[in-house]
Amino acid sequence: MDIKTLKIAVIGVGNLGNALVSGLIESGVPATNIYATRRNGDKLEEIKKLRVHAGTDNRFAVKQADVILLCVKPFNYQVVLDEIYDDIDPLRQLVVSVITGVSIETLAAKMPSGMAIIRAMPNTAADVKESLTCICHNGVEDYQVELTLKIFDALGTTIIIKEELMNSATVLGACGIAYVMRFIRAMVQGGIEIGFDAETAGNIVQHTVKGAATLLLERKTHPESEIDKVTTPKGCTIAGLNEMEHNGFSSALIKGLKASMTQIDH
Ligand SMILES: NC(=O)C1=CN([C@@H]2O[C@H](COP(=O)(O)OP(=O)(O)OC[C@H]3O[C@@H](n4cnc5c(N)ncnc54)[C@H](O)[C@@H]3O)[C@@H](O)[C@H]2O)C=CC1
Ligand SMILES: O=C(O)[C@@H]1CCC=N1
Repeated sequence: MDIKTLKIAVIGVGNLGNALVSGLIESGVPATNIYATRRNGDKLEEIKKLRVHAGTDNRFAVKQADVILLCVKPFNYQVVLDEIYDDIDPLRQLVVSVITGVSIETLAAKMPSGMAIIRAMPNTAADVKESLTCICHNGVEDYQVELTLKIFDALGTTIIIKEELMNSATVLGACGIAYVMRFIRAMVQGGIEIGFDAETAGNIVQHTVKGAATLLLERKTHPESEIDKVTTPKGCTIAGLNEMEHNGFSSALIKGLKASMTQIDH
């Protein structure tokens, strides 16, 4: 099935839902095929600019849809699933949940028997079609997996993982956007201290980060081998890197990832 003919309900168009919707439209999904909801109708102005069907009526949105994307916070999903229970149809619909930390089994217990449920963990780079999305499924039809892959391939890159790794995928891939942003922000602050205005520093850092990631993606090399190419003996790069490590750079990142994991797993 072509995703351009799919009717998609996006339940909970907040930060991530908005990014998914705008990425889908950028990928050629007609805005009129998207039914977006959020709880507060006053905050629908931004999404309405994309010309999707936008409202607060989850039941209406779900009834129109082939695929239901659940994009609410973990503490809101129960209310939503209770509300749409009578409107979801296991015979013709697929539910895709991006909700952090809520298992397929837990979701299934709140839905009609036989409902096909897939979990996806994208990130906000879906907005610019550069999301890395981890997907897991259990006992759904192949065509439903293919369809989900098509949706998220349109928003970047997808990989299929085991459900037991979904929380780890959340930390590394979804929270990861925030960690990288903080890294970029810190680089810019350093760049200003060594002489650049903020805009120029930002430009240099953004392209440097993109270049570093592209090197690894295209050359399939190890980060340390790329570092070796930059570190002149007795040079400035190794002096800076070692000073960062003395201050706990890698350790701080690893500890941060583990703290994020603990927060999901608790
Ligand atoms: N923001 C991110 O980078 C990522 C978020 N996620 C997950 O995606 C989900 C959404 O996250 P965000 O977009 O950041 O949250 P958000 O708070 O920005 O968006 C959630 C939206 O759900 C709406 N909502 C709440 N109750 C509702 C109801 N009863 N009916 C309809 N809409 C309702 C809210 O109005 C809000 O617009 C969460 O489960 C989060 O863990 C997953 C990956 C990345
Ligand atoms: O911080 C959070 O709870 C969500 C999960 C992934 C990104 N943001």
